Parts: sequence; structure tokens; C-alpha cells
Amino acid sequence: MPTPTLFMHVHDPLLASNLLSLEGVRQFQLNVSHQQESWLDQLSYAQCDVALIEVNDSHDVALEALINSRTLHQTEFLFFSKGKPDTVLDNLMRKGAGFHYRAPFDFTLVESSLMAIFDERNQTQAPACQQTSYLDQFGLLVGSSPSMHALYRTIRKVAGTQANAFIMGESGTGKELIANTLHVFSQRAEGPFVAINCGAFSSELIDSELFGHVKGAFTGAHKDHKGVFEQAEGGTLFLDEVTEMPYEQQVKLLRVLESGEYKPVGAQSVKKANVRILAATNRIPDDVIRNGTFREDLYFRLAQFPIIAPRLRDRDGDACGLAQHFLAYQNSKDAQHKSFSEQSLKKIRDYHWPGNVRELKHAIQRAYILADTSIGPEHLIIDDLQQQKKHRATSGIPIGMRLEDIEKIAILKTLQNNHGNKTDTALQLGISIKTLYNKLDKFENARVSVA
Ligand SMILES: Nc1ncnc2c1ncn2[C@@H]1O[C@H](COP(=O)(O)OP(=O)(O)OP(=O)(O)O)[C@@H](O)[C@H]1O
Repeated sequence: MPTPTLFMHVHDPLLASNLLSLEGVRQFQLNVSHQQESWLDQLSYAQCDVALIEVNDSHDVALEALINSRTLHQTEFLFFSKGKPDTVLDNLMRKGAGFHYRAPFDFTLVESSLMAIFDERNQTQAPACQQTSYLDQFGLLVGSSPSMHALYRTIRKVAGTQANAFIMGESGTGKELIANTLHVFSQRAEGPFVAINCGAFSSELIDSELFGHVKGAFTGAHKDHKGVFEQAEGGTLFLDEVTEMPYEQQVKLLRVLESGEYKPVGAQSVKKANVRILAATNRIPDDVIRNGTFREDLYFRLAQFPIIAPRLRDRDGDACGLAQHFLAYQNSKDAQHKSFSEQSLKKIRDYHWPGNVRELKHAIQRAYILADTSIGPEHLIIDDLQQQKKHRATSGIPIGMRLEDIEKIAILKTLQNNHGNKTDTALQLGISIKTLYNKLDKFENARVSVA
């Protein structure tokens, strides 16, 4: 069996010498890039198993061309950059290029990634595909904590299979990003990724959303409608908030999972589904199974691979890292140079982030707007729910106010406070997302009929 090959295109002498001293590099048969030809042409010709590419700030035509090149899917890439936001690199990551290490580099991580790739190639000589290991950014996910590394390894293993995965975790932990990353690293990456929030539809509508309908199936069905199973054909279907799905549809979903067949509303014949199902919830499955709102048999069908999205407070060091990541992107977008003060980084580090990455992202977006150049702790407005609860309990509600009006105010204010995020709003109000949608529809209809 030939020794796996490694291509290296690195200009910085220090980075080059650090990489060349790694056992992980030396075990490969080495090809070093030369100046006469574009590195992508050299790599396409050599067809190496791994490529170590240094990305610097100057425009790199080869990097752009890589997006549409077959080499992207044949070689496992490790990019090294100074960390300046780079849209070409982001597109490559989205397409499953592999690893992106940002300076200062942790060569222990580089070493373990290379060791894992070498072992894999050496054992199977499989054609290169979108599999990776530890990194600062993996697919669409950013984070360097041990719990994220464990997650990357799980995704990497599960992505290559056809198994259904069930992603569990608190709101804002990145469950949809995990699902999307599983898709981009799977063999279905060229197919569509379709996401649906199962709690957002009434039981009448969800049949048609899932399975589609034919013209004339019911009043208002003026033409054929493709359901998400058909839209996701050949790709991945992500069922978000699956535990909120009406019970009747859970039975139907189970049938599709078992037989691979479904029938659009009003259709005479069945269709065959070719989709991979990923599902998610921010509830504890055991609770919803025990209280009878979610079918246990469906859970086991969906959870061939259960995946836990780590809470931000369990991701050592990631809160500050992500804060800096979001700030760098915002700075780059607006050509600004804002930075965090030491005290604001301490505040980020010490806070427990119950709303996870979403809450952190919003806090950074607000702080960025408020601060001129240095972001201080006063710019980090944190929505501490405990504080809010205390405030709510003590703030007076006018005597005699209609219950219906109190409910409406509570819903609209919470929604506004969550920047329109309905999942968080429903969670805070202690109602299901479906109930929230029903109430919002009611308000909307009332507004229309008044107008
Ligand atoms: N690891 C991460 N790296 C970068 N961004 C992240 C990460 N995790 C979450 N985010 C960002 O946080 C926000 C929430 O992510 P996402 O919608 O995937 O969470 P979720 O767990 O599906 O939330 P919910 O349960 O409320 O639907 C998004 O803006 C997403 O881009």
C-alpha cells in the first residue's frame, strides 16, 4: 500500500519549520509547493491525500478556484491563517474543505489531526472526502473547547453514515448549525438541506408542509405543493423542535421512517423518500416521552445517533473566543477596529450564558453598536433572566386589566426582547412554540379584521 501523501504550500519560514518538525507531517510522503506553478495546479496533478495551505491577506486566485475544483473533495485541507475574516475561506469551510487553524496555532491539535488522517488513509486508502478532525472551526461550527472537539469527532463519524441523528441541547447551542455541518460533511452534501420547525404549524397544515398536497386536495389548494420530504430529495431534512409535532403527524412520520413511503394530501399514489433525517429538540426527550406528548418509538427511530450540543457554559474558553470571532467579523464587515477591554472579557468569561451562543452573539452585536472603539463591560447588556423574573414579579399590573390583554402584552414584549426569536420566547413564557404561533395568528387576524 503506497504511503499517504501530503502537499505543503507555506511561505512563512517559522510556520513551515514548525510543521516540518511534526511527526504527523513526516510520516507522509511530502510534496512541497514551488513558485513556478499555481499551488492548485500542482496539487490537482499530484492528487495528495492532505494539503497544508497557508492563507495570507493577499488575493489568492488558487484559493478561489478551489471552490469549484474536484480537488476540494479529493484532498483533506488544513488551512492556516492569521484569523482575518475571509469569505472565500468561509465558503470553502461550508463546502466541507476540512480544518481552518487561526494563529496562534496549537501544533498539538494539528499533529493529532494529521495522525488521525494518516491512520485513516493508511488503513483504507479511501478516496479523499470531507472528513476532518479537531480544529478551531469545523464546518459551520466555531469553538476550540474539549467538548466541541468531542462534538466534531462525533459529527465526523456520523456524517459518513446514513443514520438518522437526534440533536439535543438548550436553545441557542447551535443545533441547526450542527445539523447543517453533518449535511456538508455527508455524501449528500451536493443535495439540498431543508429545515422545518415542526412546532410552527397547526395539525391541519403540517401534513401538507411535510408531505405536500395536490391541487384541489382542500379549499385553497390551488396548485400542487411540494412538501419538505420532496424538497429535500437526495439531501437532508432537518426536523427542528420535533417534540412539538402534533401526535397524529408523529404516527405518520414514523410510518415514513419505517417504509420510506409517503402520500401527499389528496394524492392517489405514494412517493418514495430518499432523504436523511436529522431532528432536534431543546426539551429532555425522557420528559416529553413520559408526559405522553412524544412517541417513544419515534424517538428511537430518529435517535439512531443521539448528539448532545454542549452548553456554552460547559465550553471552556469558548465564550471569549466566540465573542472575539463575532467581533472580528463585524469589524471586517464595517472596516472598523473595535476591541474588548480586559474587564469586558472578564464579564464574558464569568457570565453563565443561559441563552448560549445566540445570547452571546446578540450581546456582542449590541455592544458593537454601543461602543466607539473599546468595548467595556457597560456595553455588554446581558439579559439576565433571573433578574427579569424578579423584576416581573414585583412590577405592578394595573388592577382590572383584561387577562387577554395581559397575555398579549407579555407575548409581544417577550418576543421583542428576544429579537423575534419564537423558540426562546415560547421557552421563557412556558408555552409550546405551536401555542405561540396560534396566539400570534390570533393577534394578526384580530388586527386584520379591525383594519
Ligand atoms: N459553535 C458555533 N459557532 C458559531 N456560531 C454559532 C455556534 N453555535 C451557535 N451559533 C450561532 O448561534 C445562533 C443560534 O444557533 P442555532 O439556531 O443553530 O441554535 P439552536 O440550538 O438550533 O437554537 P434553537 O433551539 O433555539 O432553535 C445562530 O446565530 C448561530 O449562527
